[in-house]
Amino acid sequence: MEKHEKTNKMGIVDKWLKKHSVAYSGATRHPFIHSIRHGTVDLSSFKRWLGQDYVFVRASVPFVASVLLKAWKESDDSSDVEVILGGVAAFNDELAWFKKEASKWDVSLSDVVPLNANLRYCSFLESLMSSDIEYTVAITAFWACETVYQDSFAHCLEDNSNTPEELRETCERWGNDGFGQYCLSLREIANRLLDKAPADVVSKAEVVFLRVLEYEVEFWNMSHAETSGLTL
Ligand SMILES: Cc1ncc(CO)c(N)n1
Repeated sequence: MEKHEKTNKMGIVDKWLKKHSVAYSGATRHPFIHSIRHGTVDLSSFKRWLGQDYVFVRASVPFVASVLLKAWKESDDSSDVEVILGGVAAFNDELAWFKKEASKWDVSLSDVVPLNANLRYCSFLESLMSSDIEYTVAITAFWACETVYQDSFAHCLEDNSNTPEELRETCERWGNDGFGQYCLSLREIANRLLDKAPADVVSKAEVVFLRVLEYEVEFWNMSHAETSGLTL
């Protein structure tokens, strides 16, 4: 009975997704994602996103490693470490994929200059690496970051979408079911920890969740940055 109640119970993160559904849709249904889904995407925007995201993914490796370290030190459930380790392990393949994809599109990754929105997001993640940041807060940020990509790209793969063939592989990278399952595992961890966390930590995690959504919107916005918009 208790178990049954537990599976039916709405987690804190699920409540936030409802409460902040406008902000969440802003991050997961951005015009850039719509343009991929409608097949109207401007390829220079796609290339700009690709180069910027390569820089971001590289910069997020130490952040994810810090979440792994927090899980190892603080978690009451050893399966957390395995879930996060899965995320760490995926980076190798992901970075190799970026290199392959960049050469397909003639994007020179060594010449990518990170734009300000990217730098700001990376330093936000760096601030969450501090040992003062609770594991609960850090895993919430990590869950949100991965979930925005999962939800956005899965949207481009839905039956009624018109995603160009040459962009499907990109969408599948984050929109595939395995990545979806991984995001659900992160969500369960976040819900379990938030359930036990003191109120101030829950509030901090909610703020961090909302900030991730804002940074994600700014990140997508970079895709349509013109040269004159380098300050974005
Ligand atoms: C900006 C951004 N957010 C989330 C992800 C998912 O890892 C990514 N690759 N890039």
